[in-house]
Amino acid sequence: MIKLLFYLIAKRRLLKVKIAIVGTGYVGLVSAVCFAEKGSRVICVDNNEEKIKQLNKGIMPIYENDLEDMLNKNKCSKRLEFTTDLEYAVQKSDIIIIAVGTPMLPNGHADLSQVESVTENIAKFMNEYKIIVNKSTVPVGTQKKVIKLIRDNQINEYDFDVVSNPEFLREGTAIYDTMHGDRIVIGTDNERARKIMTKLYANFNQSIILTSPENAEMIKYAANAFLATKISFINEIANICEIVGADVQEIAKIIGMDKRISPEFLSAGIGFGGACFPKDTKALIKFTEGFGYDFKIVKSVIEVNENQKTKPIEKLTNALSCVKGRTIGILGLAFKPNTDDTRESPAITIINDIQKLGGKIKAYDPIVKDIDKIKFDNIEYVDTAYDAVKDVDAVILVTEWDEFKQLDLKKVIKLMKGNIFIDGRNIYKYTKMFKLGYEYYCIGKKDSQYYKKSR
Ligand SMILES: NC(=O)c1ccc[n+]([C@@H]2O[C@H](COP(=O)([O-])OP(=O)(O)OC[C@H]3O[C@@H](n4cnc5c(N)ncnc54)[C@H](O)[C@@H]3O)[C@@H](O)[C@H]2O)c1
Ligand SMILES: O=c1ccn([C@@H]2O[C@H](COP(=O)(O)OP(=O)(O)O[C@H]3O[C@H](CO)[C@@H](O)[C@H](O)[C@H]3O)[C@@H](O)[C@H]2O)c(=O)[nH]1
Repeated sequence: MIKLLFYLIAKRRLLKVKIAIVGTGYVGLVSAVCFAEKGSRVICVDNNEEKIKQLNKGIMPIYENDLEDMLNKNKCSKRLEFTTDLEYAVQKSDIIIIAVGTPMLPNGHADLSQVESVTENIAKFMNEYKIIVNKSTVPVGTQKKVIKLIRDNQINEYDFDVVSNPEFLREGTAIYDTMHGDRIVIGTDNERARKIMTKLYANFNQSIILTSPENAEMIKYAANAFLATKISFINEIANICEIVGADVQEIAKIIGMDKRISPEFLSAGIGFGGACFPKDTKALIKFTEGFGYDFKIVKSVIEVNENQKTKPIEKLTNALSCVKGRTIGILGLAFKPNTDDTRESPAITIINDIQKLGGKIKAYDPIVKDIDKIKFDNIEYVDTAYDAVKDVDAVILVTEWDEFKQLDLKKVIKLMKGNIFIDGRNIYKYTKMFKLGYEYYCIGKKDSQYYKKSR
């Protein structure tokens, strides 16, 4: 009974911690909704007025399963608030979480200007002790820079702490990842901040790892670089499999049975894309170069990935000999299924290369309605997968959406003008496709190319 009473008092105190989240991108929105779901009151701030207007109307600017419903549920219970007014958010909150973008600069470094500008303003608006939490992915040493920036920009000298709290969610499974993550990393050397942060995350029921700010910042880059390395490694194995007639899916499955390797992140394909791996691997190289360190493995990971994105075009030009004047159907534009994000999607490289070769594009994605209006003005976007394959000379499958796994492949080949099908994600089987009359190409497995050569 007494235990329960203590628990309820602790929970009440915890729910009283008011949070502001600056930046309503993927990370900001998912974190906000999950904190609200766990009972906290969250004020979300963005300097993009249009986004805030939409969010206030209950419209989610990104596609992520369940996110819009959870947003509206928590908005109704007044746990979520959206504003462009940073001063109001800072002054009403105990913890301010920075979740703005850290995109790649043309020279490969992480662009910290959004983090810096937000920090300067938070400093100006402080009215009492605050904890500033950095969730954006930043190079080691940024926590110290943030401390200095706050000191330099404070109008009155209020006490504060800066915590590094990297985010590990994946797009497409972001809510699940936040609610059931493998670990929550809290980087701080300060006891007061450590206690408050531990309380903040107490009811997420996950392992809370307390470490130094430098470790926390490095953990994020090391995790992403390691996962990217696994993907490039299996893609190289796939390339060798194509030469020797082995099957990369079988190999990945069996090496993954070794717990030290694990089956995760061993799906060969057309390279990694997205908002994180491409920029974070480059930022890690650039950041370590600053210390005179040559990060050879990660450099190769990027090189292998760039090469992998060209595989579908290599297969297309081998099969078609001339792409000029031909129409290619593209299935999938998002960098992975269950998201509308096209940042660094392999689809961009593929479409670009086809257009350079004089080919025409018909494209369909279940969620993305256009990829980049400015760069690609000559794409016919269609409403169904069947429209995308109608009268085309070849099809390239870019994103492994479930919808594509359920396509009527007999109907597809009947609708097509040609019979070339390039499966960039290995979702079909050669034997079935061959029987249906396709010239079928995939990644790291025996396909039409292998049988043509061995004939
Ligand atoms: N996207 C992911 O899956 C993911 C996962 C883990 C970590 N991260 C990291 O988290 C950070 C955020 O990523 P994201 O994809 O959510 O970013 P994003 O670029 O999609 O969104 C950033 C948001 O910050 C807002 N913003 C920029 N400057 C601002 C300012 N001065 N005041 C208020 N708002 C401002 C922008 O308008 C935008 O809405 C990045 O560092 C990223 O590397 C991203
Ligand atoms: O076996 C695999 C797994 C992934 N991918 C590709 O790798 C990219 C990234 O996929 P994934 O990691 O699932 O998505 P992200 O949302 O980019 O998530 C990564 O990047 C986030 C931002 O830093 C981190 O928080 C996550 O932990 C990390 O997985 C995509 O293009 C996938 O198609 C493969 O090619 N093969």
